[in-house]
Amino acid sequence: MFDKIWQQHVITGKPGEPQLMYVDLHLVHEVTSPQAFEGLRATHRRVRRPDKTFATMDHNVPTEDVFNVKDIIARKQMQTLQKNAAEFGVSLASVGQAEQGIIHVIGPQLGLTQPGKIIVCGDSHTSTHGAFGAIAFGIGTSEVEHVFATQTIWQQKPKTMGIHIHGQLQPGVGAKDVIMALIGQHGFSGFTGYAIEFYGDVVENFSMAERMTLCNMVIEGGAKMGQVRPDQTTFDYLAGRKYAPKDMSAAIQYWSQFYTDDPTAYDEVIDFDVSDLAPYVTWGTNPGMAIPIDRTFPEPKDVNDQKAYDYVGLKPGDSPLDIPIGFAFFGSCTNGRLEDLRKAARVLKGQHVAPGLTALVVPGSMAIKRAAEKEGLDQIFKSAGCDWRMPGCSACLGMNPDRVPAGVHSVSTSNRNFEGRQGAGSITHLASPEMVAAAAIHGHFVDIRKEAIING
Ligand SMILES: CC(C)[C@H](C(=O)O)[C@@H](O)C(=O)O
Ligand code: SF4
Repeated sequence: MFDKIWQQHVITGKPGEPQLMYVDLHLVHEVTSPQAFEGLRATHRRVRRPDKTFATMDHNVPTEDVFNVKDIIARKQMQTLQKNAAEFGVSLASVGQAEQGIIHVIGPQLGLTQPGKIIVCGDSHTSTHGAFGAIAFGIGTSEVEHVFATQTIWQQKPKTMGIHIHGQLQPGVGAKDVIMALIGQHGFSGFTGYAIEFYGDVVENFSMAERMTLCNMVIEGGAKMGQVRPDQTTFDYLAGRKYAPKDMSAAIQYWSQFYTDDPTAYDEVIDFDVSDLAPYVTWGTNPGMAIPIDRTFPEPKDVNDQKAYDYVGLKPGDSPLDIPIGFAFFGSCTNGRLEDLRKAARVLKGQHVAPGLTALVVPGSMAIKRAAEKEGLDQIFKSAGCDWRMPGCSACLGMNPDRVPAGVHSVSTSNRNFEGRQGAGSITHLASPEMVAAAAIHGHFVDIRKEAIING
């Protein structure tokens, strides 16, 4: 599948060397675009294909009052994108508008993300879009400028890896646990240099939201791209969306060519039986520092592990069940979709978060917010003592007012647990929406498989 899409997009360059690739969709946000637009302006160039470019604001957005941007840099970046989009004729889903949201959430939602496309964005989690059978990867700001000007990008073809996921997931264990386990077992650079294709019955049975969670986090294992073969689930998801093809049967015929004919042709294959998989949580300061909930923290292997222990204030042999939790974050491009909010709400319904614990629920987009409110999820969260917010990256990273206080342990449905990621001195523990919900109730992690709501 990867090679088929790649071949269709090569403009020039020899195999084994960087090749010039055509870009079908360029997604843009306020943080990595200002210098790129500035570069165009300085050299009197235009955006070559505004019709293949789409922008939104997400990282800097204050989720309590989206129009009240107190931080000077944040405000400048948002105003600059507004101005640049108007000047260069790029569609922008701005704050407060119906289509605004996290770029990796709205691309699929608007039907911009489609099988067979090459999709880029100045953001590492662009891998998310590969869930539709696209080649999607993050680029740097100078590359953003190159794509603006030419609608092309130089790229060296990566090696391919097939990850065969099969077996029967236990109730309460899902896509987030699968990808966290893969990264926990192979390390945060274990997949470096590869484009991954996930396949097998587990992946086939996953919803688009679950496939996106899987592909979203491949970058945390070092891979720039992750993919899932497009199938009926993909086509059903896209049908009727704003920018999806009007003639779906022609589109489906075209998209159906994108599959891997020969599973032995991957450069590398990993076999993953998920039948015994337990929910995963991170203890340290990168997503590779992850363990099943029913284990204790490992002995440090190297100085990085020791440094992580020093930062998080935990020690080998401790149990994740004993971490004192003061903050819970539901949201991000990993787990800020409607299905994720439903999973969290199911656990939180009729319950209350632990005394003194702050819980933020941040839908991934305005559309998700509206849909969630229509089903009453906001009421469930509010009754449980959570804050129900406007869409944005929020507490996934400290580029806006939503921050975890220093020294506080946070459970988070996001994708990175780096030092200070959720605010200076914050300590992040990544987990699935259900696990974060249960941890918020108890004030410490629990094994969701043992909770009555999941266990029946
Ligand atoms: C700000 C942006 C460049 C960054 C990324 O590329 O991923 C952010 O989205 C993140 O998640 O750390
Ligand atoms: S939600 Fe988090 S990971 Fe996703 S784009 Fe925003 S900051 Fe990056």
